[in-house]
Amino acid sequence: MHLIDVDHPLIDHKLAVLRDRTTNSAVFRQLVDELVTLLAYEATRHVRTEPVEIATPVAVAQCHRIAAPRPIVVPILRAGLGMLEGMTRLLPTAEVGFLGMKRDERTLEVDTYANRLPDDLSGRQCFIVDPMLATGHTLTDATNYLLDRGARDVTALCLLAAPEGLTYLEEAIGDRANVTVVTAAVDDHLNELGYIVPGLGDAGDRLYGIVD
Ligand SMILES: O=P(O)(O)OC[C@H]1O[C@H](OP(=O)(O)OP(=O)(O)O)[C@H](O)[C@@H]1O
Ligand SMILES: O=c1cc[nH]c(=O)[nH]1
Ligand SMILES: [Mg+2]
Repeated sequence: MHLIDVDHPLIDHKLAVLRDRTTNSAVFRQLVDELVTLLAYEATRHVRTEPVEIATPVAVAQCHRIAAPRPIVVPILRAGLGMLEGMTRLLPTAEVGFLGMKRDERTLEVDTYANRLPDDLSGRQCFIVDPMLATGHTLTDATNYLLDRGARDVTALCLLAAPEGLTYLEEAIGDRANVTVVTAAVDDHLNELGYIVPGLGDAGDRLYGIVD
């Protein structure tokens, strides 16, 4: 597993406002959207391209464009939806698949309640978007889901990651695939409830309001 902890003063600033408990949902959503754009710039650095000749008004230019098969972006519902638009703005030709996953807040195990993904992901570059990597159970299950469908190149974009979750993911995936985590920050630890410390609280609740 490869970890990219993106270091940029704009990310630091936006993350500071995002973490603030007094930041309301509207501002929170806006900041998530802006942060994913900054992370996506790093996360797509190795997106596959192919050469193409483009006729400019002056001459023919040797250019590159994103190669087929097109990448796929997979938001993990619910909170990952807050990162989808920022990601597809940078990768407008990407396909979008969906995974609905909810962790049981008592056992911290994951329930997958929805999936809408192509059956065959071989040869596809996959970009999972989910703001929080806490115990790592959700991201590990999501990654396994894609690997089971033939994907071998998976990049996860997270706003915050916990060291415990990164270790769990690395041990669970091993060398079965090329998995990269791109994050805005690696926080200190998980508390006894499985929340990232200092974190930002429950990302889904802060984006969309509290749903039981
Ligand atoms: O690393 P883990 O310990 O598995 O936790 C991380 C997961 O928790 C949050 O989702 P949640 O289960 O709260 O669902 P939600 O997006 O509907 O709020 C978050 O968006 C991740 O998907
Ligand atoms: O801190 C955490 C951990 C899991 N999910 C969240 O939304 N926040
Ligand atoms: Mg939640």
